[in-house]
Amino acid sequence: MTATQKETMGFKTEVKQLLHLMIHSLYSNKEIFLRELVSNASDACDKLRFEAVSNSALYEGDSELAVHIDFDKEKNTVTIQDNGIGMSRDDVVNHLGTIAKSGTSEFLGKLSGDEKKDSQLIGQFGVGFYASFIVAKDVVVETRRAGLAANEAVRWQSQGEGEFSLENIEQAERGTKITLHLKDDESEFADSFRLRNLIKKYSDHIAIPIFLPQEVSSDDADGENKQIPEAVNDAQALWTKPKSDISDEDYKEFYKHVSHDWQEPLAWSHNKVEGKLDYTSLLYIPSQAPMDLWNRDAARGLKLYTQRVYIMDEAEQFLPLYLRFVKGILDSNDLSLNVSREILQQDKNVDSIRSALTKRVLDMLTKMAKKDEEKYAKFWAQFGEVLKEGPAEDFANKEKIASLFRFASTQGNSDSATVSLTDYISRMKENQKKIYYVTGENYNAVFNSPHLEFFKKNNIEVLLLTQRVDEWMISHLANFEEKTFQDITKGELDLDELTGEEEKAAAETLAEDNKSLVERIATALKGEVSKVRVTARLTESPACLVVGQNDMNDSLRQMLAAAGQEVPEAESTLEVNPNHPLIATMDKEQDEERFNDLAHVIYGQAQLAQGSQLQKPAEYVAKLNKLLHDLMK
Ligand SMILES: Nc1ncnc2c1ncn2[C@@H]1O[C@H](COP(=O)(O)OP(=O)(O)OP(=O)(O)O)[C@@H](O)[C@H]1O
Repeated sequence: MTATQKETMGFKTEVKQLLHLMIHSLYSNKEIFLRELVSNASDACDKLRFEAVSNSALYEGDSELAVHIDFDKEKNTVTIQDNGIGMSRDDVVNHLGTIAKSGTSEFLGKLSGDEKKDSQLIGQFGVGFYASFIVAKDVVVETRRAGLAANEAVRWQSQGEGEFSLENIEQAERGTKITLHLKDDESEFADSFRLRNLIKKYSDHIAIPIFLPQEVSSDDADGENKQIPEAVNDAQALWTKPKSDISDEDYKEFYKHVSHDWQEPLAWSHNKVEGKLDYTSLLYIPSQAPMDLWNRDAARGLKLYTQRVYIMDEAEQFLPLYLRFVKGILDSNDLSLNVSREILQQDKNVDSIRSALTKRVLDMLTKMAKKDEEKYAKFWAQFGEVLKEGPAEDFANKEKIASLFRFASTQGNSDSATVSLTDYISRMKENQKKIYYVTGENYNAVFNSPHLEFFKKNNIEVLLLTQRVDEWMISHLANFEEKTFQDITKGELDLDELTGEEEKAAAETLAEDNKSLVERIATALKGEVSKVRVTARLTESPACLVVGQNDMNDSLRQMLAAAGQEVPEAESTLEVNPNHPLIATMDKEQDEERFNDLAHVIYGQAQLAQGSQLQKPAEYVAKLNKLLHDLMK
């Protein structure tokens, strides 16, 4: 087949699925097709300007970059034309027949079939060019990549139903022209007034002019009714304008353009820095986590400009990994126009900008947390877990990052994470020196942990940590405002700190009085626990397990074991509560075999109560049944 012949190709399966879904679920939002196409046209012009820095021949004598929108009421069409970089035949096949986004199949798997919910998800996913098919029954793309010959242009055409055709055409002008043959009931868009309003509404921030034909009345000039293209937007890069000239709506639309997110951002920060470094940044916090937030290879980073020339997307050097959710642009006057990713990695200015932007984001979040708790709670629910990577990655800012953390605690009555470390410290008891916490699989398991009994009784707040990253985060954080963290399932309770002299003395007496009982239990459980002692922790339960101060706690051990890792032995201590009737009467048991069974059952219960797997479940059941049977005799 020669290259000029028409060829028909099929969309990749996921495109078909997505197109079908999008057309149905985004129908109520159909006007956004124009924003998506103008956004692509503007990106194409940015890319051309960048490539032309090292090869000005690409301009082919035309460096006035612009988007032209036109319409034909009779034919019921709208066209969007740009003189940007254009596409080669391969580009067209690769970009307009597939979706090269990571996470597409996970995304499709998450769809519920409920249109309202799905449209939210699709909005997050960003469907760009394919949005054309919401209003068009037939879409024609004619394009020529800058630098290629006129006869290497391509026409792509599709009705959005699984196939597209492709043929080579002659096209003198470089760039891309998209013709939408509107569906019969979408003719409202082939209208000057409607299009003008849409451009003002969604694309005013675009930095190149967007032209639209304006009707000229018949008595004008040479007496004919003509249409003269007129720029509808003010065509100035948004971030170069004074803040006072930018409305919230402008900021929000610009966010959608740079982030490809369809939802509104939660917050933004726009700053011009002059002096040793000279740059402008506009950073956004999205309102929803992207699907690929946990994919380490997912695209992240800022859109980089130098002196207003677009350089690259996803410049990841300017923010740490734990702030990978931040979107936006950086326009630097210090970096050279032919800067590459490799150069960025070595540039000292980049490090300084990175520190400044990191601080900027942390300040933005701190301000949000102070001023608008509800908004901050939304942020925390979406991105809190990522922010918890901060203390390990960014030691210098660890205190500042930690002040942004929110946890559930015994003070609250729900699993919502609302307690900050500063709140916690403000509520600490007079002599309390440490920040107490417990970790576990979920809120219910930790909130009902027997280890909390002492703390609940004495009204000492304990943070309830249930995210996998918590244990690791605390190990890097180590302290906050000079208070160390203490896992309540580790080591002996520090009664000096937590209770008065009287209670401490009572605990010592209790331990002394039960010395022989403790020794009997220790003998019965020899080889199973390292130590047995009288507890200060429990008020209601008969027993609990405690690990050594420097050992891994049980939830971490379980997590590592589940991941197939080798878990080092921990010192495990069984703490018994002689005030519990079961323990109190146990010592009266003369039958050593029965005492032994009782000790094992109590040990098993302590494992179960903390959410652990029993080490010997069959033995536990047999012993318990034997005791129950004795009881029934
Ligand atoms: N007007 C255009 N000129 C040149 N290339 C274009 C044009 N429109 C689209 N493309 C190419 O097609 C690709 C796919 O476009 P599409 O709008 O589907 O996705 P996107 O812009 O990458 O992201 P999003 O879907 O979030 O908008 C673009 O990345 C670009 O390479």
